[in-house]
Amino acid sequence: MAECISIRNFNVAFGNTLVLKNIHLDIPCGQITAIMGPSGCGKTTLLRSINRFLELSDHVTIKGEILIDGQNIYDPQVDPIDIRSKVGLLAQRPFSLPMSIIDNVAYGLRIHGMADGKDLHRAVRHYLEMAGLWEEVKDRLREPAVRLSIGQQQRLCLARGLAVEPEIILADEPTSALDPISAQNIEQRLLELREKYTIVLVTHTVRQARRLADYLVFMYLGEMVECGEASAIFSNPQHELTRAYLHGAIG
Ligand SMILES: Nc1ncnc2c1ncn2[C@@H]1O[C@H](COP(=O)(O)OP(=O)(O)OP(=O)(O)O)[C@@H](O)[C@H]1O
Repeated sequence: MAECISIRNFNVAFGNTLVLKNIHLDIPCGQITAIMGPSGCGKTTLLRSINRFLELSDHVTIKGEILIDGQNIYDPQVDPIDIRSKVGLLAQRPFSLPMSIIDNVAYGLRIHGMADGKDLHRAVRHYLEMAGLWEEVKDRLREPAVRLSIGQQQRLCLARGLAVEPEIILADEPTSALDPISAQNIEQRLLELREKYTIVLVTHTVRQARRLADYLVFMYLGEMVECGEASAIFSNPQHELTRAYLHGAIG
């Protein structure tokens, strides 16, 4: 297994409360890794550690290393802005910028120095197609993004994130605010994107993990209990806590 993200002796505390305890984990490249576990076990905290969003929280103490392509992203010389352009985040709820549909996607392209014109328009179309939204918005690109449905806005956020050309996509329960059809649409996009990206998905639903995950991480009370090939864990979990969670006995 070629690991893309290596987490070593990783601890996080909010104030005096330790919420991630000595996490040691390798996340494989070019696959979907699902992080599962009961509410409050630290899934989002772990996810937000991977793009250094976590340090924006108050009273947080972070110890340990996260290596991406062999580089410790917590090295003092590393600029968090660089990490955040390499590691995109798809949040629970879509956050459309208060501008047009086209400008939402062009935003990142312009930051990267692309001038307005045909190339920019072509690139916007490309990322909207990757996010499965182009056909629905191609005739209304200049309309405010907020007029789109929540499901469409989530795909717009995906397109905006892809436009920055990340290597890794973090998805924090990206379908939890969506209707079933929109949720299915996002799941389909993630399955298509894993060809090209490493995807780390936090999910509450075992069924979603079954549909999407190649690799599985099970957490409990801030600890990483079990990780491995999803098919192996689903058919034969090694730890009693994982088994209980998969059977709905804890949750
Ligand atoms: N900014 C914060 N300040 C203080 N405590 C926090 C903060 N963020 C998270 N926590 C605490 O850290 C623990 C882990 O939270 P986290 O959101 O990572 O869990 P989770 O597994 O993602 O939960 P859920 O499935 O409910 O979203 C919880 O006890 C939570 O209350």
